Amino acid sequence: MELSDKQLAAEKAAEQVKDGMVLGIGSGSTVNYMLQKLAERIETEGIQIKGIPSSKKTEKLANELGISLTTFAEHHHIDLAIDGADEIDEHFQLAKGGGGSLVREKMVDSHADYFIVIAGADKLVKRLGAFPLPVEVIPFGWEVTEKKLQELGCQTTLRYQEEKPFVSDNGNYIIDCQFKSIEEPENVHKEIKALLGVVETGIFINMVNEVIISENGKIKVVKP
Ligand SMILES: O=C[C@H](O)[C@H](O)[C@H](O)COP(=O)(O)O
Repeated sequence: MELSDKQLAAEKAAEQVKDGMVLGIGSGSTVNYMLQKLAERIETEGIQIKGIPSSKKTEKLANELGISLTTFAEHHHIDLAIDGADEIDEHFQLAKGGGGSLVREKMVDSHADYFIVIAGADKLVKRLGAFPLPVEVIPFGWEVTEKKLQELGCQTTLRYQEEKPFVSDNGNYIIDCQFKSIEEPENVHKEIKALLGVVETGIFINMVNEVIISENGKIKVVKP
């Protein structure tokens, strides 16, 4: 069976995990492939790692695959983080949170010595913004937070799941913000983050050390 591009990128990243590492584990379908490959390596090569998962879904899959997990309470330091993305722009800035895990992902990815992003080439964009930007907000007064977001020039949608507002692992809501395009991601992030009620945005600025991209079966490793 031919492997998909995201699977190829994910497997390549799994090869970079070294014995004894504390690994930050992102979330999403691409990361799930990385976890499967990592579980294989643990089984066949006997490497030992401890993972800090960035979502309950990742935690569940890691447990099912027998990958040892730890927490920030035990380890204040992450050697390597591997995560997917919804968009990667030409300056290596990211939009994340399509699966609603952006807050924990940002915690995990930003506390790593080295952060690798894995994706198929379909995630590469010139500018962020075609993918509606996820913003995590506290449920209390989300309606007024949404108004403030709209005043920044985007169309907003409260994320739903099974006919109820989607609730993040932190007990919050996600408002997806459709901008025409995001010219200056850092400024947009700062403006949104300054709003009362906002917990975090899905814009990840200046965090990436390496991107592993696969396009039509060909893997490319790019560094900022
Ligand atoms: O909240 C979810 C994350 O930011 C994911 O890493 C992102 O949505 C990419 O997911 P996937 O690998 O499924 O495309």
